[in-house]
Amino acid sequence: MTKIGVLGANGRMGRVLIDACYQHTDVSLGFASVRNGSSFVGIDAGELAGIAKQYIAICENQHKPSDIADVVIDFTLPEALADNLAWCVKHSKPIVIGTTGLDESGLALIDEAAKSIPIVFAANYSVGVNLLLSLAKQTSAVMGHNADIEIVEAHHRFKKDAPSGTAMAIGEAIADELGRDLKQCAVYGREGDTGERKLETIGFSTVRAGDIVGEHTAIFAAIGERIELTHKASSRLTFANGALKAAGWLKDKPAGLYTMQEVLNLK
Ligand SMILES: NC(=O)C1=CN([C@@H]2O[C@H](COP(=O)(O)OP(=O)(O)OC[C@H]3O[C@@H](n4cnc5c(N)ncnc54)[C@H](OP(=O)(O)O)[C@@H]3O)[C@@H](O)[C@H]2O)C=CC1
Ligand SMILES: O=C(O)C1=N[C@H](C(=O)O)C[C@H](O)C1
Repeated sequence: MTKIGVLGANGRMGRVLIDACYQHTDVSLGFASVRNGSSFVGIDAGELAGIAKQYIAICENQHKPSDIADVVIDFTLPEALADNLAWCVKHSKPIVIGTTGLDESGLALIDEAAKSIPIVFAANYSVGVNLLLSLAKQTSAVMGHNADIEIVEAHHRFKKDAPSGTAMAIGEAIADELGRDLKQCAVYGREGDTGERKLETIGFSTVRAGDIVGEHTAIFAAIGERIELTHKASSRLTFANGALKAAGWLKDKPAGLYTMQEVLNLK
């Protein structure tokens, strides 16, 4: 049994993570915390998640217990990362991180923390997207050098970062396979007199609309044929279930930085 501490419990993912904790027999909810001073402090975690009362009161981040959860799960926003990591390092807690939109300094914080605690960090915890990462690499190896590569992603209107972390991860996987530097070859959206497309570029397009949970397509278009690899998430439970799987896997691992592909044995 793995006891889970959910950070950002009132967020879209936080609520679904609480719900998911009660759908599995190998995990249980240890605590669920929210921002200091939040109006959600003290209410029941189950009621916050829209399920039955669970008799676990939502706690303030600064008062979260250090002796209850085996693994902490963080799907919040980049500005919360430093405090969350510092707490996990201080209390030797493994952490599963799903937050996207991190800049170089956020990624450096994760690298540094992984010297003392085990961390899984992935832009997408669904099984399907992690399989898609492998398929994108395989497709790149066979036809990537002769194809125009475009990545299209669509998400709900509330999403704050773009392109999505998953789109960037797909781009990184493809660029890595083709020996390209994504920072050099990425093109983000197009407008005006762009000139003809350069073969070595990898294009990114973003849609933000309604309640789309998360959709990603990697297009490999040559002259005469094209392959499109598409994943569509229809429920946030798919991310939550993956994160809980990662938590169970991580619990007894040594310090280090791990990927969801490793959790799923896809690498
Ligand atoms: N890796 C994956 O598989 C997935 C990743 N994500 C990523 O997870 C993240 C969260 O997504 P989502 O749940 O939709 O977002 P929400 O905006 O619904 O939730 C964000 C949560 O983070 C909290 N938070 C933000 N800033 C702070 C802070 N400085 N201190 C403490 N708490 C803070 C918010 O609290 P408050 O409400 O008080 O501001 C809220 O509870 C995003 O980066 C998203 O891209 C999402 C789905 C899947
Ligand atoms: O913000 C979201 O919702 C999601 N974010 C992740 C990302 O940026 O890739 C994963 C998923 O697609 C949902």
